[in-house]
Amino acid sequence: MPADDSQSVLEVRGLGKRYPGGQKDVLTDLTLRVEKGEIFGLLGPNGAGKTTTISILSTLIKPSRGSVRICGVDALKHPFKVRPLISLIPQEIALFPKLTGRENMRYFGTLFGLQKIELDLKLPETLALFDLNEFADQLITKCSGGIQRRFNIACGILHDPALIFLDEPTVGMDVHSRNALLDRVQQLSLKGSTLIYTTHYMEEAEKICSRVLIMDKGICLAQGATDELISGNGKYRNLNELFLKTTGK
Ligand SMILES: Nc1ncnc2c1ncn2[C@@H]1O[C@H](COP(=O)(O)OP(=O)(O)OP(=O)(O)O)[C@@H](O)[C@H]1O
Repeated sequence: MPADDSQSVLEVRGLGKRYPGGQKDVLTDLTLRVEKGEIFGLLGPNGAGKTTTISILSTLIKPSRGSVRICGVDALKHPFKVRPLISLIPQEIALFPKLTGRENMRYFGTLFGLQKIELDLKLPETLALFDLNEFADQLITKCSGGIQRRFNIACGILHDPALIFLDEPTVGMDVHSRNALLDRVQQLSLKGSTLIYTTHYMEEAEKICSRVLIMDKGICLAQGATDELISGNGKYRNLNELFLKTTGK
């Protein structure tokens, strides 16, 4: 189901979370909205609550308070309606080692419910978008780490999800592979995909995120258009400086 252009792709209000048995909230009153085609950066130091937030937004765990709507659908009441609309792409490579890149893509596409005729269309398109044609028929374990990361994302977007969660997709990658992957992510958004992007690398977020939310200890410390947050009060030279001053880390 494509996103309705008149509504936000993601609308979160007053999100709070305390894990069972926990002494305190790990998320407090998180409110945000993401529009179609945005790359929205979710930034914070270790333990800030990014993974908890993504796990709630992707319906893996329930919040203690608040609401989440994805393409207008209440994600807490109707997680099974929301799941076909989203894709959660984990940091770890989640591919089958005994299959080639193309076979992995076919397998995941089928899991997402694509028919053969749709797969025959989407597969070459996605291989081209991620510049993966020359690697498509190699065993995935024979591909470099950077290429595996690209296949990892390619497998998760074959069903045209309205909202894509990318959890630190460039960890451990060299500069060349990282830039290649960032270019592909930007192209995805130019084609109309909406992305929530978590990273520890501020220069990455500054390069590709139209808006960011900086959080720590489960609390939103700053949120807004990336360039406005940096230059707004003339204090910061870049996102890294803003992040360090805001979080103190
Ligand atoms: N299953 C859990 N049970 C109890 N507490 C948890 C659980 N998962 C996370 N936490 C706690 O919630 C807080 C936020 O953790 P979370 O993993 O969401 O942060 P993060 O920003 O993703 O950190 P990192 O960048 O290190 O992955 C931390 O204090 C963590 O210890």
